[in-house]
Amino acid sequence: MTDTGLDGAAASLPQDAVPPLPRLAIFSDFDGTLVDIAPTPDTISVPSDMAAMLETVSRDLDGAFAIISGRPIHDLDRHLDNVPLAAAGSHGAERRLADGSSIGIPDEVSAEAREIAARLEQFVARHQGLLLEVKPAAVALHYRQAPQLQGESLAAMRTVLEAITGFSIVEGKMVVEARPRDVSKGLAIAAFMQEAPFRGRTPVFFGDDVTDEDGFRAVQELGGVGIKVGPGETVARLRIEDVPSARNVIRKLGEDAARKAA
Ligand SMILES: O=P(O)(O)OC[C@H]1O[C@H](O[C@H]2O[C@H](CO)[C@@H](O)[C@H](O)[C@H]2O)[C@H](O)[C@@H](O)[C@@H]1O
Repeated sequence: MTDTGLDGAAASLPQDAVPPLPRLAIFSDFDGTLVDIAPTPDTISVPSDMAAMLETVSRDLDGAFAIISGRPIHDLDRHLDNVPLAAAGSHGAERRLADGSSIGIPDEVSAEAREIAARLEQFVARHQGLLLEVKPAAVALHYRQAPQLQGESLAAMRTVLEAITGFSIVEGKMVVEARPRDVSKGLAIAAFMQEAPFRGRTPVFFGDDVTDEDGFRAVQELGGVGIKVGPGETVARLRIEDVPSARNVIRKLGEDAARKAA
């Protein structure tokens, strides 16, 4: 892992100069962070032991681990053997808390998401390669199979959101998304940090995409660290090379926490 400003500085510190680590709360993005990017949302390859690994990390941190994703929680569950990890889905519009209780999505927000999707259907049908992903509180217009349609996809989404003003546009990896104006990954992390067992811990957030920048800012404002996975501009203080390295560091941070608690 490298500091995004001072490459290699941390590696030169003698072991005994490093103060003991604080108790951590770990947050992780999903696509591009825990799993590699794939051609379509459904063709990701999830390692068979990943759900069990994340469950162990959560247990090692006394529950202070959460996934913060653009995907809906039910979709995360589908890919993670239905292990009920704490999670924020649909960019933070829905949350499952560490005690298993849920904060759901208001009916009117879901209705607006469906309306956005309906208004985009004809545009998508006219352009080969586009994929519309309709989520309970967000709509993703994927152009990974037709990158030349980025500009037109953005324009189409902008036109639709002139009529549906409760949503705003966020751009991600080969995708234009509509998400409710009052949600972000940063707000979701800040909400978790006010609750047990996250409260009082130092937050760390792993992410790879533009939508994760809010999350990096949130943890760093709370005295924690953002860790950017892969290349690209970021406000995160640390950078890690790739998805396998991110998974490995998350697993090791869990093991360290368990060792310290023993
Ligand atoms: O916040 P995340 O967990 O990173 O989710 C962001 C979006 O991820 C998914 O789309 C992205 O990953 C797909 C699979 O690798 C890829 O095909 C697509 O091009 C990416 O944009 C997901 O489908 C979206 O719903 C998430 O918002």
